[in-house]
Amino acid sequence: MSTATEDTTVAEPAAQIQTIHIGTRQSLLARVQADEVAKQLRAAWPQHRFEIHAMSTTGDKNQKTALHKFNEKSLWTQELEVLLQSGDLDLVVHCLKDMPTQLPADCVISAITEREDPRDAFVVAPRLAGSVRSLADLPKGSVVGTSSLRRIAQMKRAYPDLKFADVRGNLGTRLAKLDAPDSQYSALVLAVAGLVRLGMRERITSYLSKAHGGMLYAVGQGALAIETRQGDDRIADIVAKIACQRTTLQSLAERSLMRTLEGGCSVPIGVETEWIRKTGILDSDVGLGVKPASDYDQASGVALSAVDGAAANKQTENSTGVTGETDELLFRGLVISLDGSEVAEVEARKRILSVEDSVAFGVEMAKALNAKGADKILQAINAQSNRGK
Ligand SMILES: NCc1[nH]cc(CCC(=O)O)c1CC(=O)O
Repeated sequence: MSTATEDTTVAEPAAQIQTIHIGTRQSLLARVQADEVAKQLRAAWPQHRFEIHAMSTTGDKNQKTALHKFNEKSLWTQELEVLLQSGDLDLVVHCLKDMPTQLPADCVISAITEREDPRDAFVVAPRLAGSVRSLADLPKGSVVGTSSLRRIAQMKRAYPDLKFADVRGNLGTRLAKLDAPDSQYSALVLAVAGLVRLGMRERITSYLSKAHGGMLYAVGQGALAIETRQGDDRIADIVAKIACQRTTLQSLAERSLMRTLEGGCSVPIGVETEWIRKTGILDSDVGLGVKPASDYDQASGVALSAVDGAAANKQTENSTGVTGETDELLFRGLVISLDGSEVAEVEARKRILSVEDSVAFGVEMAKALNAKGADKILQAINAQSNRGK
């Protein structure tokens, strides 16, 4: 090391080196996700220290009860939010999919990072790997493992001869249950994002979508959200650097639809959103993901707080048009009855240049769904689950 470098280090006042405390759940997937975010933050802010603190939450501790039986929408997030509010943590990394649409009063989503593939994956048991490539290939009566009402309802509609069974536990546990020689499951349906982040892409037999298997994904699936304290501008500025504007606009439109329908993660709402460039080519057709995080500007972060926090922020001016001026968002939405017999489906394309555009698009799509009977489907589901209490 040269003397000059050493001099620079010594000259830097200690007060400028900040330690930022990142909270996450304790599961392997959660820790990998927090590592990913910490890595991006360290690259963007080499002068700061980022420390990860992993803890288990109510959702982690209850592996036996099917997820939809919990009333708490904040199952995965609450304990971490308490530590955020007390100042023990500066930011918390979550799967956006697990975040309720209404956050505690003093917590906000300050950034959403670049989305992983949002689709669901079809993963077949090893004993069927040679013969079964898709849901349609499964013999009558085969059991598909998933605890998601959204996935079950869509599969019941498209594949009425299949059976479904709960499968809980972390990703490794679920795959071990599928792989057991005497397994009751022929296949599982899991989020692609989780498998990819854990280095298990090779377990994916095929990718599900509207076009393949008639499966729309969950709101926010595949995206990571960074939650911070409302009004903590220092941390908001730090995380704004790793936000991805295209993912943000896309997933806020999805969350706006869900918020308008008042459906939590336990109701069967499916979405599919894709950017269409001015040439008419879908991003996915050319393998182009999303805009680089550095293109995201602070105004969007501020507007984000207004959207996801309880108190509206004073600065809600539009973010700059980081998506191309003529880029359109293709948005598909679906609400389905638990048995798959009734469905409301909509599809639209719209120019989206700001958070306000995204939120308005989500509201519009929700209204279109209600016009097609989504409200009646959701009312019936709510009446049913209230009777069960
Ligand atoms: N409900 C659990 C959950 N929350 C987020 C993911 C996957 C990762 C993501 O969507 O970012 C999963 C697992 C799954 O659905 O298979």
